[in-house]
Amino acid sequence: MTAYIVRLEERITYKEIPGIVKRVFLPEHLDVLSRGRITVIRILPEIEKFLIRTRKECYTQFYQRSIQRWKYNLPPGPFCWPLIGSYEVIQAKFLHEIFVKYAKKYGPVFTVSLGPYQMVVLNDINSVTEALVKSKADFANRPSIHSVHMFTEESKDIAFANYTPTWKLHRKIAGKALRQYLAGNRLEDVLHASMKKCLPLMDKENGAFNPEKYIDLMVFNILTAVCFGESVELDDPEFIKFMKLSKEANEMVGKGFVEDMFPIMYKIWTTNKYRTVAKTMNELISIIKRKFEEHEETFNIVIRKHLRQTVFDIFSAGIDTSRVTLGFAVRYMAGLPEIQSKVQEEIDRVVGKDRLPTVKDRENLSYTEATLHEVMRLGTAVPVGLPHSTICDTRVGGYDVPKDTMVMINHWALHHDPRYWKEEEKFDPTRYLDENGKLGMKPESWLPFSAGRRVCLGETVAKPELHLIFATIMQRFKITLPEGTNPKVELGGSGGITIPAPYKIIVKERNII
Ligand code: HEM
Repeated sequence: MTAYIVRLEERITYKEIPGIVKRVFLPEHLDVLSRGRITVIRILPEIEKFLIRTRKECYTQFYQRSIQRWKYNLPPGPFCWPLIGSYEVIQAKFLHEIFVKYAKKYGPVFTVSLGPYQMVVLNDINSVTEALVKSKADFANRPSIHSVHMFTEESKDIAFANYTPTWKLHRKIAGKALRQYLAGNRLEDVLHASMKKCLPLMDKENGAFNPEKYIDLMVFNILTAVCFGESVELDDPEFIKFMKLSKEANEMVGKGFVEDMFPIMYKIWTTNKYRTVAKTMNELISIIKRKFEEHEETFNIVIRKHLRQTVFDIFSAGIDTSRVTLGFAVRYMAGLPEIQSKVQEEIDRVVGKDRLPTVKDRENLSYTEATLHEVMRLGTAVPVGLPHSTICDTRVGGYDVPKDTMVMINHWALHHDPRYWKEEEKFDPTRYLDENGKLGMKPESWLPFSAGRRVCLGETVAKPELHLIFATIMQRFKITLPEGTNPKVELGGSGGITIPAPYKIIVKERNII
């Protein structure tokens, strides 16, 4: 089975080969031959092998799935092609949306495939609690995905490594380090220093602007302080480069790589998308590596790669989620003047106008905290969380889930489940308050940080960090939308992280501090 592309022209060079062919094949995989006026681009034998193997893989997967369906009582789900999976899932801009559609048809626990990955998706709090909490560690592994393995230096990180004794120790040490960091006033000091630099710059903006770069800096400075005890300025070239690369990588990673559907491609050829992301990830890791080497003497406890990846985890998992949540917070407040005023009234009453909010104020700023909870619900930053994988044959929602099945948690579905949220699309901070206006029990179906063995490691940092930044911005500025802007918040981004669609705000100083 030899694949040929024939052109009725003179002999051509690699440069002249049509873009579509080059996007898929590297020069070394193409044999350009000339036969008089006919140029033949012959794909080399490795590719032929790949095509044959793909066909075999298709049959194997078809039989394996048939046997699984016969052996186990798997959750129902839509029709999925072998190797390709559900075409609708591949096409979907947001996975959480198509998952909600399937949940309506097949129930809160369903099976769907994306490429070769057959996954079980959990869409309500009962199934999520059963899997993540009641089933102990059954769902605590991570699926083995080749690209993730490469980008995490062979799974030396926390977020994507399997649930092993080494991982448990790694997570314990990192968790302890974060808790120790938070024990003093350091978070507050770093944040206040960073806010004092950012707020006057925001104030100087003329007219409508996008506050993204200021939010990025506030969040970045907290994490550089946690990891390296230092902070940077808005024009720091490394900060600018890191944020640019990180956003590019997020945007491109989207729903993953075709190479992960056909891992043999890694041996034969890789797509442009994969090569570009690999380059971006290498650049990101080298920034961390350089910073890490500068501070190496302070990090001599565990293996180097583990530490480097821990720092990378903190930056990648911590920055995007926090900056996106704060972006949503600012965008929601700009479109909801009444709620903004209530937040400001509370801050003025509890903190006053002569000092910046502190971590201690948080317990007395219930409405402000409830507003952030509502931002995290409606603008769920990580709508389908991180993929889990089963350690053993197990069960959820009355169905079997075989060992090594990928399991996704649809946090978005939990946060919009009409059985738990009255008028689920309405922004209403009072959902979280008791009759005395104090923060009550956490609503059952509110789970932005997930739960169980793989619960977000940074929850203890994220909560006070988001609170301090949000309260400080609200204390200082009245935020509005430029005239004519629709107050409704639209979703942007793709793949794993949702962001508010591009927006601009106008800030007006509230004449305090
Ligand atoms: C608004 C802020 C944040 C949100 C909404 C959030 C959400 C999440 C979610 C949904 C997961 C997946 C949990 C699972 O697998 O079930 C996760 C994992 C994780 N997060 Fe966060 N996160 C936030 C901030 C942070 C911060 C600030 C850090 C670091 C300081 C961080 C570090 C991590 C790590 C290391 C993991 C992997 C945990 C593991 O696999 O055991 N996150 N986060």
